[in-house]
Amino acid sequence: MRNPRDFGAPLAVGAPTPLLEIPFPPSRMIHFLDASNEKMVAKVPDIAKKTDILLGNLEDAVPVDRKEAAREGLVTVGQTYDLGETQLWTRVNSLDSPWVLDDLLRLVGAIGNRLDVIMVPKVEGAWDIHYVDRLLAQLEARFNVERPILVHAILETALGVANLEEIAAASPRMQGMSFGPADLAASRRMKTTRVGGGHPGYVSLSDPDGDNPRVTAQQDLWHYSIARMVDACAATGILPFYGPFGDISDDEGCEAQFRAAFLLGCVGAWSLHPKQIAIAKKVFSPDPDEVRFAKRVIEAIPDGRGVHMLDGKMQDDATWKQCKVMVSLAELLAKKDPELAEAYGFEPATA
Ligand SMILES: CC(C)(COP(=O)(O)OP(=O)(O)OC[C@H]1O[C@@H](n2cnc3c(N)ncnc32)[C@H](O)[C@@H]1OP(=O)(O)O)[C@@H](O)C(=O)NCCC(=O)NCCSC(=O)C[C@](C)(O)C(=O)O
Ligand SMILES: [Mg+2]
Repeated sequence: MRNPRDFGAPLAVGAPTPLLEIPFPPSRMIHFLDASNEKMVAKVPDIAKKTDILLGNLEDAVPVDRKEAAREGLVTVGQTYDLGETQLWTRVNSLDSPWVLDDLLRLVGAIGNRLDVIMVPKVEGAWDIHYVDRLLAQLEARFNVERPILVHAILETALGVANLEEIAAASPRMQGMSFGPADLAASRRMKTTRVGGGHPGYVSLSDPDGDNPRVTAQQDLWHYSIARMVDACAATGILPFYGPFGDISDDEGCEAQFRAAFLLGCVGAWSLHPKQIAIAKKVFSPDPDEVRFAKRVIEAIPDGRGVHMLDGKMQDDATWKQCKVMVSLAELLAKKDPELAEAYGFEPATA
């Protein structure tokens, strides 16, 4: 076990000091693109205005013969585009692949001061994070990176889910986690060929009732794993994200999956296609009616103590904290988005 007093010390001489508090800028959607695809890169200036996070994907979905082009395309995006306040992330290849070492060397060397977060796929245990942690510290020192590049783990194997608490606590560099339903389904031998979402076969069935038809209700295949991820992240002060929804044609299904994750505590989800950015924005920005109600509770209980009634509902110290979660998120998003500020009823000065 590492000495907890060393947690705030750099892992290499000359590397920047680790952050002990993880930054939480607007993070409703991580928009994926393959920077070897010229059509996608051409959309970067427009997409950067709409998404909270732009991610250059180097791993799965990028063909083997375009791995280097995707890496170099991301370097060009990082060096030439002004993304404003939009964060720039990458997903590097998996740690057992022939590409990951060059991914890290090239990206930290070329755009280390532009990259906010490196997403590491198929993380299975704390050992994977320790490897990346030390290597990044060495590279940061070599290439004069001024602030630590944070690390985001994707949970997409049964072992990764089994070890998720240790992964979350493995390093001060840990920024958050995402959920990878496709690889995870394969790793667990789940019998679904979908990328996230429900399955018509995973249902509960009402009891026999004479000749009346029995009612079924589809259940959420992913509830257990997402809830565990949310707990591990909240317990260590890092951020949980739902991952991808692969049926690009099913906007309603995407919205329902994102909303289940939002309600459970996730801060955002992935967007694979430009149209999923708007879905994530809608879902991961709290509902204006809920925000207005939460503001009323906070105004009614200025010190956050004791018991009160509002619209027939009991309010106390704990509900006050629930309302603070809602209003704090709304305030954060309203600073970026004047339309949301207006919908939430914040003064323009806050926006
Ligand atoms: C799904 C696809 C093939 C449909 O692509 P399409 O070309 O068929 O779609 P379209 O509707 O015809 O596209 C319209 C326009 O938008 C562009 N476009 C389309 N997508 C994007 C994008 N993301 N960013 C920027 N531009 C995009 C596209 O190039 C086109 O441009 P045009 O009008 O100039 O012709 C395409 O959207 C795509 O490749 N998306 C990214 C896929 C990806 O990154 N997959 C990996 C993440 S999921 C994963 O890895 C799993 C996980 C976690 O590991 C695990 O569960 O295990
Ligand atoms: Mg995967």
